[in-house]
Amino acid sequence: MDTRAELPTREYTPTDATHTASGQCLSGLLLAGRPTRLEAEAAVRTLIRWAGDNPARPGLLDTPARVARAYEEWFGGYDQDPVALLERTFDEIGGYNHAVELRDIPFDSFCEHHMAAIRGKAHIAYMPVNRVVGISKLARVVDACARRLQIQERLTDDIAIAIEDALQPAGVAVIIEAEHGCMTSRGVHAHGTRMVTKRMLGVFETDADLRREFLSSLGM
Ligand SMILES: Nc1nc2c(ncn2[C@@H]2O[C@H](COP(=O)(O)OP(=O)(O)OP(=O)(O)O)[C@@H](O)[C@H]2O)c(=O)[nH]1
Ligand SMILES: [Zn+2]
Repeated sequence: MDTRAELPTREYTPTDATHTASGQCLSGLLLAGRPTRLEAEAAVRTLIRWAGDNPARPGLLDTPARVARAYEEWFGGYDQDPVALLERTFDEIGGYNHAVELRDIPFDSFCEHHMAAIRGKAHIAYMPVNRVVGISKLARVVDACARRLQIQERLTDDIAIAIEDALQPAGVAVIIEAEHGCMTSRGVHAHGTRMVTKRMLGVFETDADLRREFLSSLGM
């Protein structure tokens, strides 16, 4: 059943898509402005015709419904609150007083300029203060922030701010390396080009040695 079809709808305005000070998308507002699934499927048929094909031919008949379902996965991040994913913490960390690092977290995102795939990996470090988070939750935060329309700079910032908001650590570092489909499969066709972005907060911003240690552990 299409539950979205029952949501109250109103006119979408560009300001709906703004981010809060903590970098999180106002997903509640976005939800309220969503079209129905039938409208989304009709839009896919329009794009198929725009591409030059016939949405009524047998091979394409089920495609709009598949694309709508795929969008629910690809853009499922709008339904998730990254900070809430980090709610459960563990405070029995003994005398542990170093950074916690999680490297090579894969993600799939979409650039907000072309809606083309951004595929890459994120590296996260944070300096805990009295409590840590389950490491899978860091990968979930990356996923929730990635499965939206993004630019890589904001994706990097969203992840860092969510960790800072939720854990109040002494510092957070987020590095993302990614390939942008809009630069490889179209446009400048620069295959193999990777964009690297970094966001350093707290001690990772103020302590050059700590920052260097994290970067060199990544071979940077
Ligand atoms: N800074 C930044 N730029 C991005 C990101 N993803 C895509 N872009 C760039 O966004 C720009 C959009 O530029 P436009 O000139 O408006 O679009 P375009 O005519 O399709 O540009 P080309 O891609 O050069 O063909 C392009 O240069 C993209 O490479 C991102 O995550 N961060
Ligand atoms: Zn793009």
